[in-house]
Amino acid sequence: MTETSVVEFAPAKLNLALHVTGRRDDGYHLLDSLVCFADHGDRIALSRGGSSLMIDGPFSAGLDAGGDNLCLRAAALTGADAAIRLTKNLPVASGIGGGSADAAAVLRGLARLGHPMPDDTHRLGADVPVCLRSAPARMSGIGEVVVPLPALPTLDLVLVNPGVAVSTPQVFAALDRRDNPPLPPIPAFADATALIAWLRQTRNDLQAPASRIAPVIGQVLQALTHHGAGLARMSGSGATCFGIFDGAAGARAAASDLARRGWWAVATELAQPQIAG
Ligand SMILES: C[C@@](CO)(OP(=O)(O)O)[C@H](O)COP(=O)(O)OP(=O)(O)OC[C@H]1O[C@@H](n2ccc(N)nc2=O)[C@H](O)[C@@H]1O
Ligand SMILES: Nc1ncnc2c1ncn2[C@@H]1O[C@H](COP(=O)(O)OP(=O)(O)O)[C@@H](O)[C@H]1O
Repeated sequence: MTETSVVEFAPAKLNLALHVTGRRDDGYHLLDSLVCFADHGDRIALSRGGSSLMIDGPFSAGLDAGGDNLCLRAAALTGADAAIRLTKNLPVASGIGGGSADAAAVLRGLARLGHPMPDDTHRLGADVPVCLRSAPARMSGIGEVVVPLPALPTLDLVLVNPGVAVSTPQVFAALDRRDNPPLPPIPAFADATALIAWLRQTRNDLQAPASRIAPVIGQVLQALTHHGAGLARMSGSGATCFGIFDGAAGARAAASDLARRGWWAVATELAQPQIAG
């Protein structure tokens, strides 16, 4: 029997590495990124009938529930009517793709309710195609080329956002170079140590321009390293940063210390894949 209501998890997207390799004539940048998903995210509940969006959760304030919301834009792309409830656990405009993850979760949920997946999901945002699968992938082009990767090793992560929203177009505009080399080949990683060693050969090219716009990003990265992260880096266009820790206990201790500074800080790990369909 077809379902009448469904719940979908919208996990935070992490760009473990992000190289900017060029710029198209329309101004969009060519990227090469190792993307994965954290086991922390928003929650989308969908029911058949009606056409509404209700938002609750710790980051609901200030997020408009009107037609521009990516949840409603995703529903409109399929032509479906649905009552949507979004529990917003992820900071907004923070480099972890919360809006894209929400749009992708709405599309996955609507597919379960019988509405076919559109093939132009990138129109909702460059990160939506990779968020549809919410599984490790190499993302290139402007975000529309998504090549699935084998599962990554278990990672103990801390995500930290210092509470400043940085504008994605402004960060891209502040890049010094747009012709950086692509990522080195991505091997199958035996363990977290091998992944960290590979990541050290890579960068997030958006980290330097974002840190100039919001210098607190540099403080977050230093604090993550000081609290024991084996690798600390910004995700996407910021300002959220992630640290990779050696064990869940160290990650939890670091997150609770960093939260005392008034920053959003959560200990998490990699998400189980959410395959669309
Ligand atoms: C930078 C990334 C990396 O994963 O992440 P976030 O910081 O957003 O999480 C994404 O490419 C962002 O994806 P998304 O947030 O969906 O971007 P969009 O809404 O499509 O684009 C916002 C703006 O960013 C710039 N943009 C975006 C993607 C891209 N490949 N080149 C760009 O130059 C453009 O100025 C565009 O108008
Ligand atoms: N459901 C949504 N969640 C978050 N942001 C949304 C949503 N719908 C629309 N937006 C808008 O999309 C922009 C990007 O948000 P978000 O995806 O959280 O950023 P990022 O990709 O940098 O993490 C924000 O400026 C926000 O106002």
